[in-house]
Amino acid sequence: MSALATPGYGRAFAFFREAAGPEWDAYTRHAFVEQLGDGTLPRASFLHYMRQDYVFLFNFARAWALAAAKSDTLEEMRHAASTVAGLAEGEMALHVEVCAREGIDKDALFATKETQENLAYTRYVLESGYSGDLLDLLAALAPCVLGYGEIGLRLAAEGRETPYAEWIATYAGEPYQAICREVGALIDGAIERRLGADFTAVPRSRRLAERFTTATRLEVGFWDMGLRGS
Ligand SMILES: Cc1ncc(CN)c(N)n1
Repeated sequence: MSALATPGYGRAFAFFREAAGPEWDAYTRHAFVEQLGDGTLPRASFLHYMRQDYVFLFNFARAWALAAAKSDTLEEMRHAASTVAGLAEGEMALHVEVCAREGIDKDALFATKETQENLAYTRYVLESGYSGDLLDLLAALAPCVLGYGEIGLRLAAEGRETPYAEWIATYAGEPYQAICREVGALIDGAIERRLGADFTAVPRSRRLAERFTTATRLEVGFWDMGLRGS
């Protein structure tokens, strides 16, 4: 596999990604992603997805705020809190801008009724944090942040003509890639601090990888929902 296909987001990500096996490709090479890349995705599907994703990101920012509360060190807390800011100021701004151009204002975006796929995913992540520790929560959070980083890099490198270039540029761009590297470093630090440098040999790592894979599967469901449209 090429270096581009496995971006450098850290040791734990590489371990979880490998453990997810074909589920990872089902997520990062989903038909929705391919249609974003080649420009064939129907606009209605894209807008349906963007509206759902705005609400998703609001709940997801909540989960990162929970990660700050579950942190054991100031460094972990700072990383988690800066990810909340990155989501609220960076990623969600894309959704507001794209939807505003289509006549969907912020209030309408925020009032979007969540689909079951959206509910299932965000509540799974939040529950991972409520019932588990920081590692459980980070394992559930990781596919979202890092998967989109990987997708953005690949689609940007393919450089195909598409009306979704702005979406691709957001996830391939340096601000989002910097968040990915920070999150990768946060997960590596958190897991090594609690399970040791040889964490892949510790049985708990397997359970964390299962959590990562479950969240990966929920990402697939989210794309399916987007493709289905409203
Ligand atoms: C469903 C989903 N997963 C991941 C991302 C990227 N943070 C997102 N915006 N939406």
